[in-house]
Amino acid sequence: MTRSSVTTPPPGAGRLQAAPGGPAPGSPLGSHYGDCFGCGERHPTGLHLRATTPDGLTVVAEFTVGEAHQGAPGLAHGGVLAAAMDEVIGMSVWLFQRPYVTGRLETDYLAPVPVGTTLHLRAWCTGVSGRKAYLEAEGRAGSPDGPVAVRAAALFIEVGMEHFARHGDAKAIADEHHEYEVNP
Ligand SMILES: CCCCC/C=C\C/C=C\C/C=C\C/C=C\CCCC(=O)SCCNC(=O)CCNC(=O)[C@H](O)C(C)(C)COP(=O)(O)OP(=O)(O)OC[C@H]1O[C@@H](n2cnc3c(N)ncnc32)[C@H](O)[C@@H]1OP(=O)(O)O
Repeated sequence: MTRSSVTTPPPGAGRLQAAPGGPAPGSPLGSHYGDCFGCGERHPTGLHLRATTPDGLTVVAEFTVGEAHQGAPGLAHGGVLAAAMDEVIGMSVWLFQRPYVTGRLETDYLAPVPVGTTLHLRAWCTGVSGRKAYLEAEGRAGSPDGPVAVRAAALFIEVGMEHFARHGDAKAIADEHHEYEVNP
């Protein structure tokens, strides 16, 4: 992965530990919001990512490139592939049961991805320092050990739940996340 200093953990960065009460190893991870472009089941043309955590620390997911995801005819749009990486990385940092948002996302495109391809995605955390979490992901074409078509590195920043209420639709969040007081 060609990653910048912004997405490289600084010396002394810690490792996030599996959060108490977080998803158990082997668990499927549900959608965090039904209208989410990445994972929402209500989104008509979204990515419909379906994910599990094999170990409570990393996420694996699948995304099949559809007609709605094209850039060049018959090929996935690069921005859509970046969205898939953002989503699987976001799911992996959510394993730690604290809200984060993407600050920076860097993407390497290694091979074109034709419509109909299932990308096998994997994301993991490389370090944490204060509010900053450093993460990476890869997408392999056709099978979990297929050729790597996309790689990404990201800096995510921890925010409070009020971030989503202040800037977004507090009622929609509350309707789907009864476990949180989003506007304390
Ligand atoms: C979406 C969920 C809604 C519902 C929520 C409910 C539950 C959540 C549940 C599950 C979630 C599960 C899965 C989610 C899956 C996918 C989601 C994908 C994630 C996204 O798609 S999310 C959308 C795109 N994302 C944004 O919409 C962010 C816009 N942005 C901001 O909201 C602010 O910009 C913010 C908050 C990032 C920082 O603002 P701030 O004021 O809090 O803090 P500040 O600026 O001081 O930054 C603190 C330190 O981070 C450094 N820093 C910040 N940004 C940097 C950058 N770009 N490059 C290098 N360094 C950066 C500073 O340099 C400083 O570093 P230092 O401390 O060393 O000085």
